[in-house]
Amino acid sequence: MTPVTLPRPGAEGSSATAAAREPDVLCVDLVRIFSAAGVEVQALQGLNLRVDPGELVAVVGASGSGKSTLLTILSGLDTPTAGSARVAGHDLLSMGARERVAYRRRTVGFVWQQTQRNLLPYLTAAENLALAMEVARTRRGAERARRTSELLDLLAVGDIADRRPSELSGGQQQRVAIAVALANEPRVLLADEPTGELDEATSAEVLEAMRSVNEELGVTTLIVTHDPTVSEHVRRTVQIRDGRTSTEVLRSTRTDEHGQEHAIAEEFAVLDRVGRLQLPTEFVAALELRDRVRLGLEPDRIEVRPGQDRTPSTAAEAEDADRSGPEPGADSPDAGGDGDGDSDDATGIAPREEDR
Ligand SMILES: Nc1ncnc2c1ncn2[C@@H]1O[C@H](COP(=O)(O)OP(=O)(O)OP(=O)(O)O)[C@@H](O)[C@H]1O
Repeated sequence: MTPVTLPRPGAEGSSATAAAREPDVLCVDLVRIFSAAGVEVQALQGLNLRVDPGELVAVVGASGSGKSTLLTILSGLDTPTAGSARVAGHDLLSMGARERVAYRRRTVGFVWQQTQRNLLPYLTAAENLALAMEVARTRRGAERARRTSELLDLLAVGDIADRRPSELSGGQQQRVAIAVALANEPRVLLADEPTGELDEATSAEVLEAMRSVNEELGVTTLIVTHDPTVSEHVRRTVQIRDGRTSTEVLRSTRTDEHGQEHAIAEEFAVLDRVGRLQLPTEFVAALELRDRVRLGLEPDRIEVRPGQDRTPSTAAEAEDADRSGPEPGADSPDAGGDGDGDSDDATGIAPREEDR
């Protein structure tokens, strides 16, 4: 295999290095509302997402959660209704037509689920790459041929450079598609369901190929997918629910006292800039949380308790509750506090005794 000497994005000089410190993708309170036949659909409802230069991030979520809407916006094909979205220094809301064309040609690369959207059927793998470089006006002559073979080798498809897409397996087609997406030397690689039409084993190979491209070239990569196995291949998986980022899974490896490496996956809820977070559905269901919850501030955590059973709805019920006193083991309104009777409720959401 040819040694890989491809340049890493953002490695060109001091100003580029300074720019590289900014996130490559930054979405703040991103909203996208579609109107169809008089009905409004809020596909994105204040989504926040930050992806740093060189990161590989998977975005997962149920059907209809807003994944494709997000990717379509990041790829410059659609504009958000409100909020802000910046990719590699480009403001996607205010970008004019000319900047948008340049952005799509040179700043971002795309891999879509369907081969016909990634590759021209009548061109060979190598010709598809050459065409992408022609369109982006990057590299010429021998330089172009050298980059073509380096990229195809990097994706382990160097030996099928002269084949057309119909002569390739699904996995090979997606590897060539990744090479084509990288041909314009993008800062950010965006992939929408790149393994959607592949079997499990081939999906794993393609995801590993994306991981190695990310490591070798340092290209910031965002993969949107249904594939539940994706989190095994990336360090960070962001879950979207109802048009917002809700949880993240971070994977890391730890070495035990016997020198053995263990993969560790930890799930976190995402806290936005103004302190909002989404509770996991199963937690909400387990405690039958609805409408209102009680929050309590402990020295090292915040408690969320059901609100509905403890709020008497009538004066008579309130009197009953007062007479019977607190349930055995139930927390007082000062739960978790210092016992001085002052509310430790920094949120102001849990009512104090005298407010009842
Ligand atoms: N052009 C459109 N016009 C009207 N509604 C739309 C449009 N595009 C998306 N939506 C709606 O926005 C919501 C989010 O759709 P989106 O395609 O982003 O979800 P998704 O998570 O990618 O789903 P899937 O995994 O099924 O592709 C859905 O309710 C969808 O019906």
